[in-house]
Amino acid sequence: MSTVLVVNSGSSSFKYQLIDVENRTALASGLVERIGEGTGRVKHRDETRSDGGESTWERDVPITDHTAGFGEMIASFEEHGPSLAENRPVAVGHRVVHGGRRFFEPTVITDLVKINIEDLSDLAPLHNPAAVQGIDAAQAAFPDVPHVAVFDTAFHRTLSPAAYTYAIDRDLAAKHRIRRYGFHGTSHKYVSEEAARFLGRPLADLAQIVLHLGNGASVTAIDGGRSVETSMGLTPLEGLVMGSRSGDLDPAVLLHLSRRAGLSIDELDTLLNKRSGLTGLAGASDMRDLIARAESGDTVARDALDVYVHRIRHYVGAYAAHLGRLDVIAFTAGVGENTPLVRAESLGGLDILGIRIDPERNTSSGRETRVISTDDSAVTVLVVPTDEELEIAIQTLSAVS
Ligand SMILES: Nc1ncnc2c1ncn2[C@@H]1O[C@H](COP(=O)(O)OP(=O)(O)O)[C@@H](O)[C@H]1O
Ligand SMILES: CC(=O)OP(=O)(O)O
Ligand SMILES: [Mg+2]
Repeated sequence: MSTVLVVNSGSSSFKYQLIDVENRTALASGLVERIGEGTGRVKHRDETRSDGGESTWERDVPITDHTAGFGEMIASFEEHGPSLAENRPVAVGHRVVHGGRRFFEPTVITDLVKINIEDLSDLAPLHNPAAVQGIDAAQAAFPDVPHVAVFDTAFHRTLSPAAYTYAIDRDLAAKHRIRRYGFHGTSHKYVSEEAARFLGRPLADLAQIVLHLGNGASVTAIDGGRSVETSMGLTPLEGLVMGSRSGDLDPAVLLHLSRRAGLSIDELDTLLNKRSGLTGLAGASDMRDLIARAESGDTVARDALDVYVHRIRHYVGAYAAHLGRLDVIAFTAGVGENTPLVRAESLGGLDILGIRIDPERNTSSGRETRVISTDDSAVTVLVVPTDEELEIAIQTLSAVS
């Protein structure tokens, strides 16, 4: 059995999954959060139990850093199973958000690779430093197996210069590596392949738009399995309205805020990354809260939703034009998979593009891939649950075997 441990590190948390790659199943999953805060929390789930017994555990313990967090994860395996000795991972796969111009392939992590990932931190300040912390801690906990980095940017290597170039001074851009890179690639790749598999059609034949709507959100136009346009840019800040990130805005807004409101660079960074998006508009980043508020008549929440879906429609129209034809639109990630209202409002009234949502199908829920368009819709609209961890595990194994 080829078992891979997958780690997705955030600044104060990490998620993990132990995956049996041959059978494409998770053996265990969990989350270590609030690292470095007063009380941390560990959630662990044994996915192998079929006896109906208890399979999920949670406990609160102080967790000083990622290394301590890995200790807690291993303790959870020892206490609750499945056994790491019996299901020894042959490799550890790490999600790394920014691979810059250097990393496109799943890459075995050496000291030099780690330095390069760290060096890209200014381009993904919320993500890359956390990945390095997670890698250090995981290498200490699993010193005898290879560790592999799988990059969010990798899938977007196929963008054309026309798509990835910003219209600024060429020399300055080249010197500072300024171009559009694109993110969430592991998810966009997985979902577009799953859509083709579900429809029983060759990936090479399909023109798709994948909407990854999670905390971070991005949309990608995929032609025959290749990313040809994507909404995130140099950093994961451009594009759609997100939980706490602004997405697109006129760059002059920053100049104006600097000159008129006296905001520093760091203040602007915090504003755009942490205090914008749904948080900035309505004081909450969680889509469930926002929808509950909108449904109970809160106009601030309702207006924020309007901005959110307006931006999605904008990209769907633009990407249909880039592709020149459109077979599939796939919704994925926390919001995309679970929010009929966002799906209906994003794609409602788009007969002009051959898109017709079936209201009944759109309300269905579950972890299965499903169709939510009508039978006479020219474009098939799908909900496809993403599985970044499985995709990372597959790519990790490919890098070490
Ligand atoms: N059942 C649900 N209904 C509506 N929204 C949901 C549901 N589950 C998750 N979400 C939303 O998904 C978002 C988080 O998406 P997720 O893909 O888990 O994010 P990430 O992996 O980027 O942290 C949150 O806005 C959350 O409210
Ligand atoms: C790249 C990115 O935005 O990732 P996440 O959605 O996990 O924040
Ligand atoms: Mg995510």
